[in-house]
Amino acid sequence: MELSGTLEAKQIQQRTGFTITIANTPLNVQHLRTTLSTTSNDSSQPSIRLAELPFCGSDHGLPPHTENTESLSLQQFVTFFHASNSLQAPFHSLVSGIIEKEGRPPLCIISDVFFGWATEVAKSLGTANVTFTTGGAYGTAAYMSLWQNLPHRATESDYFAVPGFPDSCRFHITQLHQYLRVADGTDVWSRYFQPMLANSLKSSGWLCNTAEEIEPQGLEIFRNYVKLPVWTIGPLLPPALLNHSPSSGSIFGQRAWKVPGVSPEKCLEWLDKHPQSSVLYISFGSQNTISPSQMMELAMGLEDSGKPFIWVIRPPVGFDIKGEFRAEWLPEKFEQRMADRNQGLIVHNWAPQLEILSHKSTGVFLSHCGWNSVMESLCVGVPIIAWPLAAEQCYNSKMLVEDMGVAVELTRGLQGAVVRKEVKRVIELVMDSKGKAEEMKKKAAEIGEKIRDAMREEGSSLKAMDDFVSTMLSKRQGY
Ligand SMILES: O=c1ccn([C@@H]2O[C@H](COP(=O)(O)OP(=O)(O)O[C@H]3O[C@H](CO)[C@@H](O)[C@H](O)[C@H]3O)[C@@H](O)[C@H]2O)c(=O)[nH]1
Repeated sequence: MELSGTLEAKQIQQRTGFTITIANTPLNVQHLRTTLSTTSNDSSQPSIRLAELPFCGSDHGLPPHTENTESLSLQQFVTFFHASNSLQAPFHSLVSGIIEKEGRPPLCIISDVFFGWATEVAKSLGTANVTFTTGGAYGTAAYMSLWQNLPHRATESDYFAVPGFPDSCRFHITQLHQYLRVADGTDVWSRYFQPMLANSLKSSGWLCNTAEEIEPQGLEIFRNYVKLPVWTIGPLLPPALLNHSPSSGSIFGQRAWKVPGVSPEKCLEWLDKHPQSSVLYISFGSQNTISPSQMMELAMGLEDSGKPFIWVIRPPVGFDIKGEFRAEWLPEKFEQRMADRNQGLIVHNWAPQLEILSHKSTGVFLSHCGWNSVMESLCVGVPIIAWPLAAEQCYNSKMLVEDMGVAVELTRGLQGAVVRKEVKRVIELVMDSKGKAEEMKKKAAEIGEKIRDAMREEGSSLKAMDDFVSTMLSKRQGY
């Protein structure tokens, strides 16, 4: 088997005993090696192998040593995506080498949706290819349909129908990323996304990082759209979080923490000083950030609300994403004032998110609605203030607000209006202990329960994993 992530590799390996090869570029392999050694039990590790695919970012106009989007601006993402197509040839050689050594093709190639070309490799080498989406069903379906059905001519006042979605479920132009609003099939973004998605639709099926119970409607739409078998094997969350219960306390100390400069203990001590469900946690994930003026209004609204918060701050748009933290992004002496009042803890760049979310003092998550953040938050019953920024985040947010009732949207994107008064109003609405807030918390806890049920032995997601494996085994007879 070939695939790109460690959690899914571990899941499959533990249930089947198969040998799994994870193919990635050299720096990512180095990182995966560390992750595997901290998450694997020793006996399973040798069955998960790592293989390097050569990649030289500077050959494609990217900064040297670029192998992921970590230090790239949004404008550079598309260059990186196009550059990733160059992995097709080395991947083909890698799989050919495995075939030569083993005397038969791998059972299956699992590839991220961003590597649509893996379908061609699989076909030419006589094996099956299954596409893996790290997102949820609803968000992935919307993302695919919107990129495949261009152009979008809606105006600011319009709600419009999206092919594959029921007519009652209309989208608004502000839910489209700025690149999607102007895409017409000839621009640099569509020239990457359209063939990539078309290829993924030629694979043998999809693995989706969600569970049947948590988004039944989204899955119905997704299945109708892709017209291929879909196995819901998620959400793939670390066991420490899946085993967490409110009475078992936060997962602080249960996993290795390797980000220099961040102290999980500091966050823990800070959270311990605050009452149950009183803290707002704010993070925009690993790739996104907001604009300087939005950052300023958010800070002022937070201060006005008087609510305790932990805010993971990354340099705003227009500043070096990996650059130094600068006090002038915030109101004068903001960080010091928040510390003196014990109101806010500001963490620069990266925080121990799972530990914070699972702490009893954390009440609400202000999130960009990346799928992992959404699943992590709901797994521990924490409702969400949504501020979607890019990718499929607006569609995740739409589902969280309209179908699940676990979120309130504050604004959308980098162009979205954010004023301090509105920030304060929404924070108070969601952090209040009654009415809407209470209802959202209850619904978030119910979804958390469903997530845990799905990922239990005999739960729907593990059954889906078994079904996927046996389907692949029976398919092998056909090759
Ligand atoms: O300070 C931080 C910030 C993030 N995280 C972790 O990083 C991950 C972030 O993942 P996610 O919430 O999915 O956000 P992105 O990194 O932005 O994810 C990309 O990939 C997701 C899955 O496909 C998509 O849903 C998003 O739109 C896309 O931006 C989560 O596991 C977080 O726990 C931390 O531990 N500490």
